[in-house]
Amino acid sequence: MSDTGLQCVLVIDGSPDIHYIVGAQLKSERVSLLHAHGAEEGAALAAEHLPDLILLDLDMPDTDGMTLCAQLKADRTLADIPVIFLTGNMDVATKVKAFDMGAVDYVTKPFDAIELKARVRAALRTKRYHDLLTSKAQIDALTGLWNRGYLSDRLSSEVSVMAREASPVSVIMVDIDHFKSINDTHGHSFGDMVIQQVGESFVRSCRESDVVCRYGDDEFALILRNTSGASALALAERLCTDVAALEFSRGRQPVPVTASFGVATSDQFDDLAEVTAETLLGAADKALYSAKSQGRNRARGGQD
Ligand SMILES: Nc1nc2c(ncn2[C@@H]2O[C@H](COP(=O)(O)OP(=O)(O)OP(=O)(O)O)[C@@H](O)[C@H]2O)c(=O)[nH]1
Repeated sequence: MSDTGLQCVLVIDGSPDIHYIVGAQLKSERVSLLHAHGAEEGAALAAEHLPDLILLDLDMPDTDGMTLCAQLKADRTLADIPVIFLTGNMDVATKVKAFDMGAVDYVTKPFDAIELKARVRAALRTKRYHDLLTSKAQIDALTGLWNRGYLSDRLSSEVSVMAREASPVSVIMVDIDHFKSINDTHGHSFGDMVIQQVGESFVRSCRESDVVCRYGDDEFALILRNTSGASALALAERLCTDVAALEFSRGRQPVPVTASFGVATSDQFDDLAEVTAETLLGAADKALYSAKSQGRNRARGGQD
């Protein structure tokens, strides 16, 4: 999706005429267009903009379209972008190879404007459903927060950013204190409401760039990009105070709720090569364990 909210189509073709014709034919469609005139530029634009559809020339002078398509499909972040080949006459073997390579469709030059638009619309419609399903599969049904599956993927990519840009990444693990007893005393639906409101309090207190996830049961995990251990610990202490200030009651009886927090940061590792999603989560979990064993309702960092 482009910044304008329109779906984005990347045209990769060696011929300036084709860019002109595709641009003119798709003018009436609600899409934003990006143009690349060779494979290298196309791969770079695809990685930068993550378009919703790629129209790819089969016969480019530098790298041929099949090779570029295989390259895009081998990259996890680009593999789900549908590719339509733009081609002169294709024999059956080439068509089969194109589909095997991951193309969703092909259009034969010279294009018929109505046919090109219909094929682009169909591919974009499928991509929209695909994106919707992907995001739904990554959202926790009770809280509307990101789920554990999303957390692992996102943390792995934040660790790569950390290594590339030398900016710290921190993780906070949270567990609601004595949650079993809250459930047992006041019922499962009261427990559900506590989980929801604790999650909402995190979203209210965090930055847009922070990623708040339900890790499972009564546990949450937060990813804080470009955040030092000291800042992450300060945030965890604030979140801890926020949870304790939430007001829950059964009838007129107040029900106190607190949570414990464990913080880990990439900076605490002597060797950056040791920093992975798993080691960060493991370190945060260890810090959470010390917060629990030191009396709960507190935050502890990896070096405490
Ligand atoms: N209401 C509700 N309860 C859940 C849900 N998922 C798990 N639980 C319950 O959450 C409780 C988790 O308790 P624990 O974290 O193991 O222990 P605790 O009582 O919080 O104790 P400490 O973590 O040591 O403070 C269990 O009783 C689970 O049955 C859920 O979606 N909703």
